[in-house]
Amino acid sequence: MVITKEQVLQALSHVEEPDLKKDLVTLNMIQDIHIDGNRLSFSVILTTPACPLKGLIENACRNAIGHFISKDIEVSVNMTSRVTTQKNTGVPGVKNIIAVASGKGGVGKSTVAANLALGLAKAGASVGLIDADIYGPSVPIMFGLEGERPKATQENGKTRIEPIEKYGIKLLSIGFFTDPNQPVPWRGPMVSTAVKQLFNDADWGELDYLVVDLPPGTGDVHITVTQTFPVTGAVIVTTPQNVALADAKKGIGMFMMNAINVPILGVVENMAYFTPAELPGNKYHIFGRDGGKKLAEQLDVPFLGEIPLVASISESGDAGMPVVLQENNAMTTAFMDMARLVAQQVSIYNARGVTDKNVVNN
Ligand SMILES: Nc1ncnc2c1ncn2[C@@H]1O[C@H](COP(=O)(O)OP(=O)(O)OP(=O)(O)O)[C@@H](O)[C@H]1O
Repeated sequence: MVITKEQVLQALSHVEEPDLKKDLVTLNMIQDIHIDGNRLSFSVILTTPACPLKGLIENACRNAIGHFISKDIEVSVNMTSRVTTQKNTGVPGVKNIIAVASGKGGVGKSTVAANLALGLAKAGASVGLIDADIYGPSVPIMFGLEGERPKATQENGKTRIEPIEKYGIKLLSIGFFTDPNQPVPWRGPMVSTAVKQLFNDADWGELDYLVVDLPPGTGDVHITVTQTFPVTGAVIVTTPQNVALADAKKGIGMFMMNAINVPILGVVENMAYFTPAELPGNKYHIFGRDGGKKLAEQLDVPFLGEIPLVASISESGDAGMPVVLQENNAMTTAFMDMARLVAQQVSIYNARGVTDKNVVNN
């Protein structure tokens, strides 16, 4: 049987990218078609290596070849990716900036930011993490980097900071530059300068995603980051209690303000329920049920998943090795699923082009 490239493209034009709602050929996602007798290989270029629909798209491609050409073809599909970008992030080489924010302190924003960054890297993306939490930088502890100082060099009278590399991602924390025993009385202009330096003076290289852990609430750092760097979108972390939800709503409201206008990629519900290690099947909704999910519904933003309250999440953070780095663990799965949903929302937003709509919905 002789098959042609045209037949292959014709068959694959029946496969729709479920998020982007167009077929793979129109989206220019099919490349490197090779035909050798009844053996066919091609690449599918996804918009993120963390694509949650990877398996589904591959199956749909195989089915389309079988259905529209022949079942006797030996098909080899190379699922690969090129992360998309939509706007100039203001940081050379960085394709997307993802801000992680929360209304209240202590809801697990830094835990989510660290596991999100590592989850995206685990999926194959190149990732950086900025800890801009001036009130309580957590990255040095969560990555076992207390007391570290990033290297800084002078280049043509300008300071260049080398982010620290750990677990496959690049890191900078405001905590690397302050004494943990001496609280810094930050004032507006100082905050602004220090935070901008983390973005501008560092050698980030080529990054698919730069995750930014913001301080809790709404303040100077939020204004500086969103006004200086076109942030791709914000992930809002909340716990299910009403007090936390009310504050999360305020946080979301700030990103939606006209002057700020950062798309909300979605809401993560952390500490959604308690699961004891000895009874992994039991769920105790000690802070209420589905608060984050309902908030997402109310505000018409995507829900990015629930993370249980489990001792191992806290222990691994304190031990300098975030839980997503472990294998075969329910917490790893929860954080990986969340990372994939965040990447998916970034891709959807990027595919939409510039829009003045804040909310990225399916
Ligand atoms: N799902 C979870 N299960 C168990 N412990 C958690 C979970 N999420 C966070 N923690 C723990 O709760 C504490 C607060 O978390 P974290 O520092 O991430 O919160 P935060 O919102 O960033 O706080 P901050 O107000 O300092 O910005 C940490 O000790 C962390 O290990």
